[in-house]
Amino acid sequence: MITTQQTKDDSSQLAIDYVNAVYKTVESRNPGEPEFLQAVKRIFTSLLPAIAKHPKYIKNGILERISEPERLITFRVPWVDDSGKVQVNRGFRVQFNSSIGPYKGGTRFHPTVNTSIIKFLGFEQIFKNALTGQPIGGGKGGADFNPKGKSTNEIMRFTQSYMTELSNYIGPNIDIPAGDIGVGAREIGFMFGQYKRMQGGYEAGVLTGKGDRFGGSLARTEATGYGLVYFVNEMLQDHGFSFNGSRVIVSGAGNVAIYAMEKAMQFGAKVVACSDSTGYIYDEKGIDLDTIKRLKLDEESVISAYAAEHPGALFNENCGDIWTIPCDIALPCATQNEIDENAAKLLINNGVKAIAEGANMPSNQNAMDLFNESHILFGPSKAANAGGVAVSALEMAQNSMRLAWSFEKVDAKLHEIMHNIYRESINAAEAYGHPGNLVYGANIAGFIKVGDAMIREGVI
Ligand SMILES: NC(=O)c1ccc[n+]([C@@H]2O[C@H](COP(=O)([O-])OP(=O)(O)OC[C@H]3O[C@@H](n4cnc5c(N)ncnc54)[C@H](O)[C@@H]3O)[C@@H](O)[C@H]2O)c1
Repeated sequence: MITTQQTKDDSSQLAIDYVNAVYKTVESRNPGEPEFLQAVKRIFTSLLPAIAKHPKYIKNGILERISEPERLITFRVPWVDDSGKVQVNRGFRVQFNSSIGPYKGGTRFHPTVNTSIIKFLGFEQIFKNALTGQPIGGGKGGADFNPKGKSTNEIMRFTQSYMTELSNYIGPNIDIPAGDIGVGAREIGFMFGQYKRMQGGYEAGVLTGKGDRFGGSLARTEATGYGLVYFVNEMLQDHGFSFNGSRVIVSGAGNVAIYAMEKAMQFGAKVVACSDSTGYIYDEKGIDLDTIKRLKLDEESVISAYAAEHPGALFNENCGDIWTIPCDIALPCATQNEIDENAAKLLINNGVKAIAEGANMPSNQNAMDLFNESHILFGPSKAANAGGVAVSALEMAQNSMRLAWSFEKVDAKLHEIMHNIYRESINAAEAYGHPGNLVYGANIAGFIKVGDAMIREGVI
């Protein structure tokens, strides 16, 4: 049941009844999908003020339609490992909503991938993509494949098999996948090669996150992490704070985390801790990013190797304990639900000023409620980590024009997009009665763009 603290006049009661009725259907139609239901509940709750103000969304059945994917594809991915044994994984692609543009969203290779995870990510992506102001719909994909410990040849054979089936459903004007956890430039390169071979033509715009020698955009690698820090900078400036001289903790040590640390350091912050799935490191002198980049990007090593090279640094094998370290700014950049109620309490009691989500849905609902009650500045993933997909849309634009922009040009556009996302979210929060609440603001601002387009396009 979805509840709200807002005053219950007739229109808000109508909105509450509508949202609860639709959520009940979503719940009964999607049993055993906790992450998807968590995301739907969270977004529906924050849309109540918009539904109450604009009954057209009820009349046109927008929530019923927006919470049901346009298409969900699952498929067998057979491949042969280095010992000659046949392996089978399950591939997924959810094409959630194409009302404002072709489906767009990343690809996750991780053993935990299932329908629930893919649908939660795809659902969130609809609103995030709309927030960027770029013409892109929402999608997501992946496979329950574990790239850890696999040889490059195994990764290539798996990825080629995945693309062989996926190629039936994607295209530069249909659905444009990109990377996510476990899928970086190497995997995108293999996917692009296989797609090109099967199509018999060069369609650079079918995937984003490509290498810069074959249609990739400069600054795409850095975009999510840099964009996160640009967004947090807007939040901080609005409240008289700044990165300069602040203590920052970043969870994860992957693509998002590394470039968030880099930009935060450029803005004068001291990053004292980061983590991977094997533990976290704490370096009171400030993390040496060159070491992290070498260990994680070149050597595929584990985070404990940092402590072996930097004697002043401490390693702890419980990655969740990273939130016990006092900080001014916390940037969760690893995975979903990594900040629970206890972690949130620790952060608040230790005096954190701002939290912004580089990962998708890293804070659970209880943690978010606590941040809200304690008036901690909170940047939800949908807005804060939208820089990656925004630059992916810029990559698509460059591919269509057969042009390649400079790093500086793309970075400047990213900066402007993150500024706009912040302003749109904060303005929507104010206009719909939740001033300063970026969760409400981001969800409502994204929803209105998609909902209005769905109404104009008719019942499809
Ligand atoms: N890459 C992008 O452009 C992008 C864009 C938007 C959102 N995201 C989201 O950001 C998150 C990270 O993505 P990425 O691309 O950096 O992936 P990645 O695979 O490059 O890195 C993930 C990192 O998190 C670590 N990790 C995993 N589980 C952990 C845990 N429980 N505790 C601590 N560390 C853990 C891994 O060891 C790794 O260092 C995901 O939620 C992803 O959906 C990524």
